[in-house]
Amino acid sequence: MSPRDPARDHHDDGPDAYRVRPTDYAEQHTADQETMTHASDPQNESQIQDVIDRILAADAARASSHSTDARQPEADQSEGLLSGRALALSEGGHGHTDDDGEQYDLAARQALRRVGGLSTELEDVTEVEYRQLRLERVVLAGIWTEGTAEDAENSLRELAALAETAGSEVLDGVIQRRHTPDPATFLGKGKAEELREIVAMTGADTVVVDSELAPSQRRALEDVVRVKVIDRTALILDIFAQHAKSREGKAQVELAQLEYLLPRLRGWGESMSRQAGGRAAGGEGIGSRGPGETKIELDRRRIRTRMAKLRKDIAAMKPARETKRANRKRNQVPSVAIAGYTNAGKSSLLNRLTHAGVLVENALFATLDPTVRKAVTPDGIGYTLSDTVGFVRSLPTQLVEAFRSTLEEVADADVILHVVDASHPDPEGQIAAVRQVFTDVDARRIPEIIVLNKADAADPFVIARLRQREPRSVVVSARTGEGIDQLEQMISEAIPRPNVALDLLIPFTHGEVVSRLHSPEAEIISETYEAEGTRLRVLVREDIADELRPYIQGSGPAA
Ligand SMILES: Nc1nc2c(ncn2[C@@H]2O[C@H](COP(=O)(O)OP(=O)(O)OP(=O)(O)O)[C@@H](O)[C@H]2O)c(=O)[nH]1
Ligand SMILES: [Mg+2]
Repeated sequence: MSPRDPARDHHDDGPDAYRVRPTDYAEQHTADQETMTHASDPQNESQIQDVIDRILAADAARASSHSTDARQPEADQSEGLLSGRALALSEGGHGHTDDDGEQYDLAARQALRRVGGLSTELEDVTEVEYRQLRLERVVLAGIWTEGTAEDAENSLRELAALAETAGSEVLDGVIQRRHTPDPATFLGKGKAEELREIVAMTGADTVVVDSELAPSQRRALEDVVRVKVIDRTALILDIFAQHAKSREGKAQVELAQLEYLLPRLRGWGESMSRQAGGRAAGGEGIGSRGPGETKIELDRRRIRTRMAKLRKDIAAMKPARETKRANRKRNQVPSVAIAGYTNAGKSSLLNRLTHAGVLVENALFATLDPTVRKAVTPDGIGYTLSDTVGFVRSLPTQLVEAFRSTLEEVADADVILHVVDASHPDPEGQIAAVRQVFTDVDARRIPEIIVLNKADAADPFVIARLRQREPRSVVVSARTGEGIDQLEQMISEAIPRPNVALDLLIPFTHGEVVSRLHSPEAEIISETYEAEGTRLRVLVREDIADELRPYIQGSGPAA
């Protein structure tokens, strides 16, 4: 979690309670930067583990003590959706239908979802929907549909780290065991009501759900828990929005946010028209119908216009980066991309390999703008090394799309260093998630070196297991420097090498040519001084070979 942990209070108010002392976000943020502690540091891990343990213990306790209660988790689990829906129908619960709560006080609902902001400037749409997610007191909710209890815990733990990265305070969390999410309220009805109690008890103002919610699910769940509900996608988009620094990055994130928002706006529009129908007799609906729909149409059109503009802007910003990339290609400087799950240590590794001072932070998505640095192999061959945006499980598709141009950096590389945090509880899951993104951006065919990082903190047993699964791997610690030599050696073997052998005689008056060859662009095999000039046997790339034609004594392919 974060450095404010020491200040944290634990009150054991009951099995569900996990309280933290409210802290100032600004203070926390500076502290984050100063101390660079992390969600993965053992103390924080153990605190998150505490929460998880409590959640699971509470679940178990509830299960055994209320075994006749129809709302208990097993009922949802064994009878699945049907029982959930039937229950809802029999009780006539509003929150559990596919209707979206128009039955409730409209003003309250609008306040809850803050849709009021939609009527003003378009910028406000993103402001309202995303920027205000910060500094909130959240309760997490996830469902455990497949895999082990540990997978479910890891997922919730990651959600907690994401929420903290977004500046929220995590108060509690619940996991429900179900075959599939409830189509109406995501969690089963009983669990959703328990969640409302937890929300009330902890004084949370937001629930964050560990999946992507359908617009109707979000509304229905909001109606039950009575506070704002955010899904994992919105949370990740929010983090990206907070972290993007370059103009291009900002534009990409805004585009992704609008893409996410558009169908949700439509959902709201539908609810408005249904509402008007339902309340027409009361007179209330009639007045709200026309303006409501018109405003939505207007907002939708504005959003589309804005999206078109963003796409155009992004397209216009692309050439600069592409020119740079084209230059590197023309000069045939090999390119190595560092990719991997967020917080795996990619920036730390870049710093290790190039002595660059790239921001390393114990936060998810510390890096959003790709950095490209020059690096040299131990035997003096130059290559470029680029740091990239971290990946995350179920990276919102809107983001993959928006960041496609950035991720192309990866797709264009000669070699990918796939950095893995070997000290993470589920490194295999992270590897799979990252490879999914490689597939999405068409980078799967590029030679990949698995870099098992954080060897200083990882379990040797896990490392052995990973090494076995991933033969082309190397164990390193960006922190201690362990294994870096070996990694450099592997990079050196993996990158395309200069392959044209030349025998050159360079007049002493052309000293600049000699010095150019004494650079990472060429590999010098021998150098002697003769009466007419410097005699050099070198290996260079084709483009340079052309320029050196005047000095050639004899040439041929490398041995
Ligand atoms: N113990 C240990 N910690 C490491 C090592 N390498 C990096 N870290 C820590 O892991 C955290 C994340 O490191 P970064 O280099 O920012 O990770 P990243 O992959 O660039 O992260 P994002 O840019 O956020 O996706 C920091 O707190 C680092 O200090 C390592 O070898 N051992
Ligand atoms: Mg980074």
